[in-house]
Amino acid sequence: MSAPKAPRPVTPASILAQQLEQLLRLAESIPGTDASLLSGLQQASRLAGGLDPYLNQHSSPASPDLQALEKRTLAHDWRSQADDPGAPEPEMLSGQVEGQLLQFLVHATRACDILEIGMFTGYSALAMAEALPTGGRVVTCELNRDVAAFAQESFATAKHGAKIDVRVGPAQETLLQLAAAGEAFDLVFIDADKAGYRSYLDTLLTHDLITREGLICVDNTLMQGQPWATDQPTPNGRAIDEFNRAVAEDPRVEQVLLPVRDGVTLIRRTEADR
Ligand SMILES: C[S@@+](CC[C@H](N)C(=O)[O-])C[C@H]1O[C@@H](n2cnc3c(N)ncnc32)[C@H](O)[C@@H]1O
Repeated sequence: MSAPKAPRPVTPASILAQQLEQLLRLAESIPGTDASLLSGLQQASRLAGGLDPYLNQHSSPASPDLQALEKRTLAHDWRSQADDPGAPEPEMLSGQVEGQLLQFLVHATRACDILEIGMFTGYSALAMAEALPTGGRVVTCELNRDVAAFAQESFATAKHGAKIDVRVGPAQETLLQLAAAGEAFDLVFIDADKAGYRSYLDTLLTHDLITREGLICVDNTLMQGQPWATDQPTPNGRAIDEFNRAVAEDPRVEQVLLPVRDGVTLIRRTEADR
């Protein structure tokens, strides 16, 4: 059996870096390529390719538990499920910089009750749990039973794993169950199926699953640059473009789209909607 594939670039910056690197190699292979074109491509490739390493080096390191969870996720062979739609792949894991951002958001909002929609192997859930005070909790939704079991093995040995409550099943059903139980959350991280984003946001707002002052954080809102850089977006690219437009036109909320990793949108209710 061959070794698992190396992670592929999945953010606008890393895709740009890869494309510039390929263009540079091509230009270098053509005899007589203009020296100023080569040096311009070298500089552009260095600028794009150095960004993510620089961000990693100058952000606080992840905890030993998070580093172990990431290592375990990358070492696992996910190919047995590769034919399933929405199959798990290591590139789903958010990682150090986004994990730090989430931890800052937990601290800044003084959140105690957090909801996550889309857990995968639990990196972002554990990152947020680590930033919670004693008594705080992360309720996290995951559709894939195997992935949920994998995450729970990591939580069982992690210092803050006991703060995490995993709900296996379609997130929309879990949201309605939580609403029926009168639950409300200070911070919500949406990172599941992209086609579901619009209904997740709507359910959070209409069922008051997000508190009046609560913060909603949505991942992959740049979707590899597809909303603006391709004429043939994938279904995920189309779903994110539609989601971003819907959020921008929704009078109930205000938002900012940050170019962190594959795009992170922060959303809160407008003053009038609180
Ligand atoms: C991008 S991954 C989450 C990554 C994770 N937040 C992290 O930072 O490591 C998306 C996850 O959402 C799950 N998912 C997809 N559709 C779902 C649904 N309808 N309900 C719940 N989870 C879903 C997938 O199985 C996958 O594990």
